[in-house]
Amino acid sequence: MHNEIEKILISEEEIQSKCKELGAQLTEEYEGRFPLAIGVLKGAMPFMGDLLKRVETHLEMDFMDVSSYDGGMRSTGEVKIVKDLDTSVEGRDLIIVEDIIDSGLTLSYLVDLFKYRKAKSIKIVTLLDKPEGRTSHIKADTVGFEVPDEFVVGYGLDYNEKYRNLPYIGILKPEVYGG
Ligand SMILES: O=P(O)(O)OC[C@H]1O[C@H](OP(=O)(O)OP(=O)(O)O)[C@H](O)[C@@H]1O
Ligand SMILES: Nc1nc2[nH]cnc2c(=O)[nH]1
Repeated sequence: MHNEIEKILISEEEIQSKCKELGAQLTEEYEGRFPLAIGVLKGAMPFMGDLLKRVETHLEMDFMDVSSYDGGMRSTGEVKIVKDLDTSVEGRDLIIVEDIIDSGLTLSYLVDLFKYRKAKSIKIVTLLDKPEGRTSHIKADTVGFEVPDEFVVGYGLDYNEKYRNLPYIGILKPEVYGG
């Protein structure tokens, strides 16, 4: 699988050290508040695990499965809820954990939904931000790394459901997706 990767953009070590840094920030900010951390599946799964291990205050976790890319490289423009939360967000301090903000469509949909459901506060933490991809007005409160306007895979991010289990973020060789 690794020989299908053209270039590593962010190494495993860089990701782990960022999780430690961001986990310490969340510990300080949410001490004594019992926030609800919401992982946006499937992509955020590795980041959610590594980040929240580094948070040293009580928190609750839940997951929402939403999809808009259908495994491909372009947003369909439509965000589908595949699995909703089990927990009510009303009156809660939310930490949305994402792997990437690209067009911003997924997060603007989720933020509107959680506001409508009367969350007390909403913080967006994303491992990756691709500002050049943005088509909707959404800004993360905390960003791990900025990435260029290229399709990235690894550490939760897929192409046709593959590569999510890579421990780093990289770019595929063009021949893998017929480019
Ligand atoms: O800012 P956007 O353009 O909306 O893109 C970001 C979203 O795209 C990916 O999810 P995807 O829909 O591919 O589902 P997945 O996480 O299950 O792969 C990623 O995990 C984000 O949730
Ligand atoms: N795998 C992957 N999924 C995405 N969803 C939005 N942007 C991207 C990207 O660059 N890579």
